[in-house]
Amino acid sequence: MRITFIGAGAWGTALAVVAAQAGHEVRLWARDADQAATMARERVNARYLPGVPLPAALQCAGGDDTALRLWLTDTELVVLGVPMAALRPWLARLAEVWPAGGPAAPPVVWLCKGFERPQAANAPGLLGHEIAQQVAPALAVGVFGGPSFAREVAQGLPTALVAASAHAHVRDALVAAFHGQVLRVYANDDVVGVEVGGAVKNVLAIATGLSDGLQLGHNARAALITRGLAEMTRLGLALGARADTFMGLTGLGDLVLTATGDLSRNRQVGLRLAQGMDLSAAVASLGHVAEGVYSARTVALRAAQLGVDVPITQAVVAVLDGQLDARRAVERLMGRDPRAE
Ligand SMILES: NC(=O)c1ccc[n+]([C@@H]2O[C@H](COP(=O)([O-])OP(=O)(O)OC[C@H]3O[C@@H](n4cnc5c(N)ncnc54)[C@H](O)[C@@H]3O)[C@@H](O)[C@H]2O)c1
Ligand SMILES: O=P(O)(O)OC[C@H](O)CO
Repeated sequence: MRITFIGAGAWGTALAVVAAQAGHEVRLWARDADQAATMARERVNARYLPGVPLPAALQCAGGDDTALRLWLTDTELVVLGVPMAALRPWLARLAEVWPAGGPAAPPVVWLCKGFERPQAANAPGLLGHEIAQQVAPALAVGVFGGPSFAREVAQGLPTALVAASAHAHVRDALVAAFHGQVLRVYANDDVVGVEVGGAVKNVLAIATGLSDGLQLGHNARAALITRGLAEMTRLGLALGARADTFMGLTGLGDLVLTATGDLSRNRQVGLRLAQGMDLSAAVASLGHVAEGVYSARTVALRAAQLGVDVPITQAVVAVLDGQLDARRAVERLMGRDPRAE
């Protein structure tokens, strides 16, 4: 298959490496010209995925879009490896490349996990599929989710992922591109559930990072994960997801990974805030995007609009906004009125 990756961060690069190793014709486009040139020359993405050799067959380009425009003419799959904040402009751009009624478009999928920050004061922040409905309704789109640290995937460690789309041929394309010795790819048509899981687990990972950073113990961590799963599921059901999706890889699976694994950037934000670092320093010190920081307010807002109770998310928002310190936030959570599980 010919696969074009747009966005050469840790995750896009890791998946591009796996796809190239599997024998696909893979192209990786970085927005930064210097980064692309260095990758092409030194055969490593030193900025975002150091220590992982890029297979000789993996093509790299970037900066201007000359190579990208050429690649898009015959690609069989487009993978957007950009952060949530860049999904809307890229989908809009791809909708111009393949307008309704024009030449057949390949499947377009994204890797980002989050809610978009609201576009206007009263507009709700959207999930990826909601953005696609607005700006690229004619494209056949999907999302590739599940518990997956880029570094482990790039090292060839076993990982299970989920290809989610309303379109069977998009799910099939993801399976054809990535299912193999390193990755096991499951298909799911519950795009809402997959996207809610991916977005909310990032916020909950900040919460467990805060708790672990304060050394509140394993009991507290288990309580946060379990009550967080309930919170994620309530919001997902209100948005139209299926309950069983939250028991799967993109729900419980990704929540457990991100909340407990120190490779998680979102968990690291919580750990660093608990150590007294301020938010901007914590985010800057990562060198990578931590989507939970940007999604937390939107999760709380959309939950409020739907009448869904999300106390852990609200506590995270209060800490991120500097209204509460981490310890007070935990006290507030513990001090809530008793209720049935
Ligand atoms: N890293 C992981 O293990 C992992 C795993 C699963 C999902 N994700 C999700 O994938 C998304 C990307 O994560 P990442 O780890 O690759 O991030 P990263 O911080 O490592 O890299 C982000 C990349 O996006 C590029 N970028 C930013 N804006 C862009 C734009 N407008 N156009 C083109 N490129 C742009 C940056 O230059 C950078 O190369 C996030 O939503 C993340 O939650 C990450
Ligand atoms: O490092 P994080 O916290 O962005 O998490 C990465 C992946 O989403 C884990 O599945």
